[in-house]
Amino acid sequence: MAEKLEPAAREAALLKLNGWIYDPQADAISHDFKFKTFSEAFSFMTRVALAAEKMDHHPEWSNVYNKVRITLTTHSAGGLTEKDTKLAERIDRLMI
Ligand SMILES: C[C@H](O)[C@H](O)[C@H]1CNC2=NC(N)=NC(=O)C2=N1
Repeated sequence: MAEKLEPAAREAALLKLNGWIYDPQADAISHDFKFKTFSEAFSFMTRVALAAEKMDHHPEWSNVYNKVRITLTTHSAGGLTEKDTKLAERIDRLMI
């Protein structure tokens, strides 16, 4: 089972990510994405869903028209783990 990241490991991982914000209360990272249209937002969500399923690690998220908010935390560990930072890296690459 994935272990919660220690502060030093978390900070190192956050440096490699693009625009993800750490929430200490939730021990989770979040990112607000904005697209031109609903179609672009939903297409992005589809790509994230397929990546998440492949990694067997799933986002908490919401969508309002052209905006997508993604929060990553590991439910089984009760906080942020390497699984979250790996999925965040994958999501960052989907944005390129
Ligand atoms: C059986 C399966 O591996 C687990 O239910 C996975 C699926 N996806 C998951 N996603 C997240 N974010 N946290 C989990 O603990 C988790 N557990």
